Amino acid sequence: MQIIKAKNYEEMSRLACSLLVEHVQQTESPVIGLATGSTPEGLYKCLVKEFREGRVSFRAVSTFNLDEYAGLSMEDANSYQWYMTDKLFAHVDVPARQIHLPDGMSQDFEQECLNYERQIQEAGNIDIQVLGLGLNGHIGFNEPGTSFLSRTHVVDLDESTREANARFFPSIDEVPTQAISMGIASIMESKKILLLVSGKEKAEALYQAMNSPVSEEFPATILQLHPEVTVIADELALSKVLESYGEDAIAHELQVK
Ligand SMILES: N[C@@H]1[C@@H](O)[C@H](O)[C@@H](COP(=O)(O)O)O[C@@H]1O
Repeated sequence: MQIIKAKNYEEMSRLACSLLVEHVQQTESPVIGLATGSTPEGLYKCLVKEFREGRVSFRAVSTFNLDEYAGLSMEDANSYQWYMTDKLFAHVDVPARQIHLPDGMSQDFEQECLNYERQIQEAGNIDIQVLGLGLNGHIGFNEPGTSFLSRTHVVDLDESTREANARFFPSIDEVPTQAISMGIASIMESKKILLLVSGKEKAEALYQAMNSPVSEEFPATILQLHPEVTVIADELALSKVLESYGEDAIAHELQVK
């Protein structure tokens, strides 16, 4: 696990952005896994800027998002489809046919999950999967207790996750109770993982992800077993790791462009 310390949220976003841009520039058919939530918003802003200023094209890129709420259509401003269109897809040149999110309005969730897995495999698997970190250690929407063998599946959202995401909805009652999420095994098949973490409130979760025994009770601990994980986190998110291990735990070689 390579850990890169960013000064703040903006630097975390720029570092993640330059890693992805470099990969897209150097790869014939890049396959990128994308996440939602507050954490990657700065990354998407930066990708849009890079595109507008002519430094990168997404024409050859395929994208797969981690998850989608069950029961929200793409016209719903709280769906992840909407989020992605609003934050990234509408502003860059990625072709619509190369964009993939689970369909939260599917009439047959089981089939939808199988199709999603098949599409990822047909694309040759994900080159770089962007991940955020839930306060309870969830990755995608894989809540504590999710099997490490899980593939794309329907999940019941934890109350704590619904509460954490309620800020995006008019009230907590409107936060869906279920979602479709790539499973832990699906995420672990990505060739590289880019975990982004920002803010003091994530410091404990990041510390646990990196140091607690690998356990389904804290899903992000599985990342300790992935051969190519880069964590880009800001100083606040790294505060507990730094307290325990000092600066030696941190890599410095990545420069912001
Ligand atoms: N399904 C998403 C995750 O993919 C995201 O990583 C996580 C953290 O969100 P945030 O970045 O807003 O803290 O919560 C949500 O529930």
